[in-house]
Amino acid sequence: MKLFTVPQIRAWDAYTIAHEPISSLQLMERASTAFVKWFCERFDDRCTINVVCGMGNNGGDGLVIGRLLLQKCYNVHIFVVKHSAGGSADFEANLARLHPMTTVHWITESTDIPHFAQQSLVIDALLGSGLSRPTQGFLAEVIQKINDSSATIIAVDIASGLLADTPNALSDIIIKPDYTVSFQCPKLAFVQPQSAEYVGEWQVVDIGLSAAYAEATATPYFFSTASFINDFKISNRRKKYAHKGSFGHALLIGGSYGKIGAIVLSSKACLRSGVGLLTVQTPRCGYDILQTSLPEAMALPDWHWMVNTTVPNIDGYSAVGIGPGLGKDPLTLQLLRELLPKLTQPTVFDADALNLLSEHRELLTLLPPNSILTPHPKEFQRLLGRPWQDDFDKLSLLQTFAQQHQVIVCLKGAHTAVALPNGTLYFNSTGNPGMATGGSGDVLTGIITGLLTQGIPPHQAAIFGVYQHGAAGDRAAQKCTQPGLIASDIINEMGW
Ligand SMILES: NC(=O)C1=CN([C@@H]2O[C@H](COP(=O)(O)OP(=O)(O)OC[C@H]3O[C@@H](n4cnc5c(N)ncnc54)[C@H](O)[C@@H]3O)[C@@H](O)[C@H]2O)[C@@H](O)CC1
Ligand SMILES: [K+]
Repeated sequence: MKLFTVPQIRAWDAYTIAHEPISSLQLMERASTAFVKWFCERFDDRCTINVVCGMGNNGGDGLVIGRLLLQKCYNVHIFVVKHSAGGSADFEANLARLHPMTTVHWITESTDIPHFAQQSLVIDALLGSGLSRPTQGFLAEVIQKINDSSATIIAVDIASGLLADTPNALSDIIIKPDYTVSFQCPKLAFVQPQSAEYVGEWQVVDIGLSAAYAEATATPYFFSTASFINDFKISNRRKKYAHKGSFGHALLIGGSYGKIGAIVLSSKACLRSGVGLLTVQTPRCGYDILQTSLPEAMALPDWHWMVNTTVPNIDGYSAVGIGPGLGKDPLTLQLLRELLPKLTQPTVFDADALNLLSEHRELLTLLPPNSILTPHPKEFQRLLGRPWQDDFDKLSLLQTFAQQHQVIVCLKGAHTAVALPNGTLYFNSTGNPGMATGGSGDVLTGIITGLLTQGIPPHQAAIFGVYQHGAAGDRAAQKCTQPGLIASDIINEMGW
């Protein structure tokens, strides 16, 4: 799914109205109907609902939502904050439609702001994607009062006060919703850690905007949903006469004294991703551990007891993964230095392989094109050699880094962002906070290396691997709960 900016969404809206038999008023009705459908599936008519509207089209949505819920016999109170002299045309039209049904409570000064009771629901339709300046005055007071209440808050399209495509100032006063129900496509802010408290649990509802516009309009941002991933047509079917040679031979390099578990986890995940053969190079101290815990893998013990030092002969391997548990010993650095120019197969760099690259930046120029780097934010910051100002700055640095080095970077975290060498960014839709546990990243390295080994092109291996890693984590969390989840559970739930 493509992610669009606010100006693009506005143009999408206008395109749909111009090319399809639908008016903007009908589109508002459709959007609000989709919201109400979502709402009624979760909340029954015993709750008290306060719909708090502004005077733009977001407020117009609020008025329609209020009307539709009244028609369904919900207990609805509608408030309008008078923040401008007149409302948008669709707001005014829907205000007129409401009049016979109920009384609208106008908020024109601070004393009009109601108390939002603990058990009640607040539907936030104050401001949407038309936000053009920070919220101030009694509009900001209303937001503050809603946030201070213990009511359940549901934002229509986007939390009032939240900027969709650019960072907010720290001082901005923004709704902190429990849920956001957004129209047609997620906003960029929804996948940024710094906006988390202004988004809550979010869901996109389809309002039938023109498919032709979405197809024809370019964007560097994508959201990897199940249907998007299915388009890669990565099959789990195996041909009847297939043999282990049909699925490639992976080489994983990692582990050091005290961190052999990391490479074992990677290796297990790599095998479960479907590779034909796997060879694992570890220091000698890892030999027994690996052979015992994973008899399916072949072991290539280093002469060194504690760390990896020997450059393996990489001929014959379909793909390489290096980093989990690797350590940063000077002899390991030497290994990396000698290995890099020899790599002709697709390679994943993770963990200490990335840290070594950060500390010896001249090595970055030796990365083969389309190499896959899987840093967490701290590792990425080390690779950059500088911090970022905010999440949007981080995204642009990520795009630039991938373009500059012609590599694929999977920046791990909630909604892991995969940056391609052409500057496009794919935000992942799967995964959960239970996966914030030691070893999760090692599993990802194993999965992506495994996919590369089977001949999946690097950009697909990265996006698909990240998606499947998260999906396995979601299945694991169902069984073990999020706090109870450990990295091995992700491996146990793998399969696509
Ligand atoms: N695809 C679409 O674009 C659709 C949009 N719809 C709704 O329309 C919304 C966008 O509507 P609008 O463009 O009218 O924008 P808003 O409803 O966000 O409001 C914009 C109005 O508020 C004023 N304003 C902006 N920031 C303010 C602030 N900080 N304090 C006080 N006033 C402020 C503006 O000057 C403008 O008059 C969407 O979020 C969505 O809810 C839906 O009705 C249907 C489809
Ligand atoms: K809103």
